[in-house]
Amino acid sequence: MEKTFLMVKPDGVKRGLIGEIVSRFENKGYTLNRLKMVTPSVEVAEAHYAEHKEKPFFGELVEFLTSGPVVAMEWEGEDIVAVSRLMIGKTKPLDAQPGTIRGDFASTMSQNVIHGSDSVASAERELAIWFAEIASHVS
Ligand SMILES: Nc1ncnc2c1ncn2[C@@H]1O[C@@H]2COP(=O)(O)O[C@H]2[C@H]1O
Repeated sequence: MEKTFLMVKPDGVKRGLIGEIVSRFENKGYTLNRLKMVTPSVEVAEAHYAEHKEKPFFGELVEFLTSGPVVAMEWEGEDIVAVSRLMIGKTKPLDAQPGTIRGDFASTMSQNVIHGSDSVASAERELAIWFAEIASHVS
C-alpha cells in the first residue's frame, strides 16, 4: 500500500481548516497512520523545500512554513500519491479547480493551505524528514 506525506500549512491551521482537510482524506477512504502538530524549525523547513533552494521565493517559503504550527501527517492508500495531488489541486490559483482543496480554500500561490508529496520518492524523503531522521530538530 502506498504512503504519502500531507501537511496542513500554517495558514490552514490558523484558518481552522485541519478538520476539513483531514475529513476529505478520511472520506476518500484513506488511512491516517501518523499525525503531529509542530512549529517547524528552519532546518526542517529548508530540508523539506531543498529542491527549491535556488528559487527566488525560497526564503519566503521557509519563513512562511516556520511562522506557526503545521499538521504533519502520514497517510496510506491505493495510489494515494497521485490521487491526493488531484484532491489538493494545482498550485496556481487560476488552475486550481473548484472541488479541490486549493480550489476551494486557497487564493494565493504562496499561502495555499496544504502540501502533498509529488511522487513516491518525495513521499519517502519527506516522511523521513518529518517523522524520523531529523525529527529531533522539529520543535
Ligand atoms: N512563484 C511562487 N511564489 C511563491 N511561492 C511559490 C511559487 N511557486 C510555488 N510556490 C510555493 O512553493 C511550494 C512548493 O511546494 P508546495 O506544494 O508546498 O507549494 C508550493 C507553493 O506554495
